[in-house]
Amino acid sequence: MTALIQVDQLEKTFLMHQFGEKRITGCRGIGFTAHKGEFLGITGQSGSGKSTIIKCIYRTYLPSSGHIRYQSERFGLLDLADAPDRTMLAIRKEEIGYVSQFLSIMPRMTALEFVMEPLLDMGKNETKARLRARDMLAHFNLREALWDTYPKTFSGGEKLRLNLARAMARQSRLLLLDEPTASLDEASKETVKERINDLKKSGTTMIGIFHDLDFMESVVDRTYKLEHGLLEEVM
Ligand SMILES: Nc1ncnc2c1ncn2[C@@H]1O[C@H](COP(=O)(O)OP(=O)(O)OP(=O)(O)O)[C@@H](O)[C@H]1O
Repeated sequence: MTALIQVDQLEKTFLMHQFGEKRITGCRGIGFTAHKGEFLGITGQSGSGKSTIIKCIYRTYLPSSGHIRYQSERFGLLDLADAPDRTMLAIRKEEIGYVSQFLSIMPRMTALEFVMEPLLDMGKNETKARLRARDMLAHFNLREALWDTYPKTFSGGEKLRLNLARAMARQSRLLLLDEPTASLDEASKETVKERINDLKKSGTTMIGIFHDLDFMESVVDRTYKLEHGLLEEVM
């Protein structure tokens, strides 16, 4: 199998300037490989560094040391730990998707426009992007009355389902999921599972963080546990 992403000795230390240069370890010594079409699940105690790993891959955080070797379609083999910002922006638009538990959204953008945006970015025309976005909003059971409103006032679960619809509307090469079922009911979890299975079939590699172990076990191929700062594969 081809490795799509290989993480090696990844470390992130936060330097707290406002607290006398205090250093907080986000994660350290992290290593794993994900192959094309594989889904890796990461579990572990709260505060153990799971989100930090995902955010280093997406480059929300700049890693302090280590490597994140990623086989890009457009750029070839890249180290995401030190790729130029411009390359990272292109990679985020074209290849790597990210779903967080929290919605960060442009003001004055409707739910429909929010889901259409990445589709337009990847070159779909307006009509196709709109149709696809409507399909995804319906798939994630977002009430049609909400589609043309601003998501600021959506409930927690609606915001998460909107995030999922946006990230899962296009076929990313790599999809990062930070607690994708955190505030969802059982029916909504089923719709997430269906879309995960579609993406798997079409070759998307996924890395997901979960507290919901039953859901995780129903979708992932391999599981890692982050404990006492060490990431170990659970056999
Ligand atoms: N931007 C930041 N600045 C300073 N410290 C941070 C920052 N982000 C994370 N940390 C710290 O890094 C550690 C790991 O945080 P992280 O969010 O990765 O944990 P987690 O395992 O995802 O937790 P949870 O399961 O509660 O979401 C924590 O101690 C946290 O306080």
